[in-house]
Amino acid sequence: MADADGIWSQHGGMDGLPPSDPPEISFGAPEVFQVGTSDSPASELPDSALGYGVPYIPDDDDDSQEEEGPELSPDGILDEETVAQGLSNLGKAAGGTSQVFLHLTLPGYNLADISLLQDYVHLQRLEMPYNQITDLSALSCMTHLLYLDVSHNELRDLLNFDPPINLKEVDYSYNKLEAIQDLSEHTALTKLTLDNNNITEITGLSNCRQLRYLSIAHNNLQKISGLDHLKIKYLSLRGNNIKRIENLETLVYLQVLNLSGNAISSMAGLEGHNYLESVDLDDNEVSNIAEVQYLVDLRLLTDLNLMRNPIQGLPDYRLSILYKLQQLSTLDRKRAEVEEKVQAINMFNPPQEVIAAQDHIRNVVYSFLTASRVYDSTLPSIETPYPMLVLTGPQGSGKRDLALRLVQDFPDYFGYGISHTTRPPKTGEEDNKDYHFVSMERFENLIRQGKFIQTCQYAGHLYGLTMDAVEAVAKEGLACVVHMELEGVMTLKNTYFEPRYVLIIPATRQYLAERLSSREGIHQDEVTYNITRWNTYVDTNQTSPGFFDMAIDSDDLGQAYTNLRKLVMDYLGISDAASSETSTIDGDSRSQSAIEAKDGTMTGVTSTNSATRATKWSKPTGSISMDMEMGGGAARTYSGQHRKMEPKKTPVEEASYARRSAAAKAAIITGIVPNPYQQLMQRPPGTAPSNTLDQDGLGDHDQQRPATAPMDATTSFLSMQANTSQALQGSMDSSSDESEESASLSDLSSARQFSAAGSSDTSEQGEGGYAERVEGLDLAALENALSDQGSLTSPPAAPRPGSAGSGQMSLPGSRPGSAREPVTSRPGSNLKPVLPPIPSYRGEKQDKSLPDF
Ligand SMILES: Nc1ncnc2c1ncn2[C@@H]1O[C@H](COP(=O)(O)OP(=O)(O)OP(=O)(O)O)[C@@H](O)[C@H]1O
Repeated sequence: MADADGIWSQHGGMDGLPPSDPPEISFGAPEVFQVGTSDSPASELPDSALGYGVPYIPDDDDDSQEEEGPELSPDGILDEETVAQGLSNLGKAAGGTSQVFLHLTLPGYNLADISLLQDYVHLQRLEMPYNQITDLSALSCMTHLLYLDVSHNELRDLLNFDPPINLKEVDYSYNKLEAIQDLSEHTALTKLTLDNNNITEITGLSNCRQLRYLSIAHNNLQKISGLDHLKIKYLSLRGNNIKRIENLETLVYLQVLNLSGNAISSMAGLEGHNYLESVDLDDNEVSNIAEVQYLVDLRLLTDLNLMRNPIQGLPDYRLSILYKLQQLSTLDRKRAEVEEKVQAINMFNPPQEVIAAQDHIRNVVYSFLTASRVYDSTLPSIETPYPMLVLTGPQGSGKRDLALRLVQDFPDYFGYGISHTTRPPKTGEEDNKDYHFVSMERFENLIRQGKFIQTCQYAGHLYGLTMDAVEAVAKEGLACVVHMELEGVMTLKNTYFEPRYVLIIPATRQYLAERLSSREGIHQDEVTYNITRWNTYVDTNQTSPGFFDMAIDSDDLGQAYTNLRKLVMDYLGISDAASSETSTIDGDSRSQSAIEAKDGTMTGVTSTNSATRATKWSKPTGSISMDMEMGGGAARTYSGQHRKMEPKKTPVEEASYARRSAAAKAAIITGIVPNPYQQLMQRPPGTAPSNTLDQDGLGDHDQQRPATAPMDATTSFLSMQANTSQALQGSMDSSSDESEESASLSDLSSARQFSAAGSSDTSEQGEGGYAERVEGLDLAALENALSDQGSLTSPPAAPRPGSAGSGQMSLPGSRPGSAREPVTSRPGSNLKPVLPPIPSYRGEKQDKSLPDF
């Protein structure tokens, strides 16, 4: 079969057998030599014996060799029989005229002398791991050798034989190398494994231009060097004593880098390796999360291992890394899940929507933890109990001025919603008028007491709108006008409030910059910051059509107010000479055009909102019923105002109204509609003090108001369905922080209290109950009085959810656009308003502070 050169006669004969003592080779069975069969001796070796790192350790229990025959090469000198066992892969010789064995595998024979191999010139693959070889000069004849594995031997020199010109892969791991000899002549070398030697410096590789894989793991390297301009893709230097990642700048093709088990503390040096896919720094000394900066721009990096580094002990380590390196699919050998990345983003740079949702959740949860309270102004509708107009825009856009001006102009319609803030008052600002100026501690207390419906941080200060601030306006039958930043709007959009949002924004950044710069004491950084905010508003308007109900150009505040006023009047259905000419959206359209004209980037404002304007703001003029005119939503929003426009009620009527209100609340809350008699037998509710604002505008805590709902219905809701509507939030007012805080901690006890009260007969409710059994009213007298007043178009039968309203108030469940009795005139045209006077300070304040438009 094979001759001394490993040549297989083309005639299939046995001529040319090795000269000395040719063994009776049993591998002569024809099928053994079929090229490509898996029956070759090599295929019976474990994979580890074929190289790639994992050492082949002969199994002591494996005595198959002994069973198969006499010991091969017993004295460490390679003999023909051993060679014959290891030959495989019959193929054409390089000359193409003869068949030769291309592979020889001789693992674990304790070979020390392999000089016999000098005649096997055709071998292309030679594997001799786990021997005692010290000299490879016999391989000089193997000019066709492509693959050489001499791992686990006693070699001290690397490739110290005449180089086979095509040698591609070499494994010298687990030898005794102390240096890398010059491999300049091995120009075809693509893979070199030198693990577990005693190499102290990387040398001799500079001409290995084809080298793609280099592993010098577990040596004595102190630094990375000698690799310049190599086109290495895989580099492993693990288990050395390297302290810095250096001299890798020119390895631009690097894809996999294993530097585990070194003493590296910084990842500097990895930047710029744009092809890097995997970095293993396991068991190093990286301790600073900022080191990740060197990897941020490596867009192909999907696998990072920082296990056993001090950095792993940092709080939120994993999320920090995943936040900064969102391209990773594996971190520390653990798959980086999408959920983790989302969590990381929400933790370190939450989108506005997430901040708003978190703010909303916090406010709601804290409000649940306080004893519940029913607000009078929840009456009109459970869906939109508080009519509200929100002016939003970047700081300096003029929204506060416009809000104040609106309140001054429409005192019968609008009240100013006073926010809380932790920022100190500016010159001319007054506490409880411009803001409720509170300390950080107080603000946080209010948060914990569930007072806020919305909070946000802006320019280092906290701002927030309390339920009481809205309530203070709403209980006067007015719509609340507030101004706030975009973050506040985001939170409000999560609540059950359905305000109208008007974006007040200068058409150009320059205008905003000039306006802010002209303010006293403003820092340039603030101006710059607000310019970026301008972009945020514009982007929001462009990317979220309908997010704002309207946008008004505030380059010219006077014109802006004119437009806003027209808009509001049109919306409210109020006509006057000034408004008639711009009955719908024309005025605003002009301002939008101005925005477009001044800055091309603002086109989104116009296009986005034009549709919104048409659907939400345009109201037909004429004698259309209120419901129809307001398109449902408007009716809901301004139902409080609508209610206030009714004629003055008699005391009897007030009593009836209050009872029906209570019943309506109960019906909204519980879905149970008490029968008319039961309703009429309830005691009329006490009247809330007209102004219950305390220092913080949170109501007069000393004056507890009885709830207006009958206890038997309301309390069951409070204990059971507190989460159905934040409209029913809040505590029975407490008189101090302490009592408010203790109330917030006593949700369970208060729930029990409500529950207990609710389960008992109302007549037995004493202290702590919110309704007492009182003498009933004269039903007949009441009905007469009501019909005389004509304030009700139908008898005060039991208010049923969804039933048609009277026009005086919305019955629970009656939805906008449902079959209500139409009101045939505009509010205010034939009715006598009974609005409380606008607090004097507003007028004074505005007179003083409003700019001369
Ligand atoms: N409750 C709130 N939620 C969110 N933002 C608020 C709230 N109250 C006020 N803001 C906004 O915070 C920003 C800073 O308010 P501040 O009163 O400190 O500045 P300003 O210069 O008076 O603002 P502007 O000139 O726009 O009225 C303003 O844009 C304001 O509208």
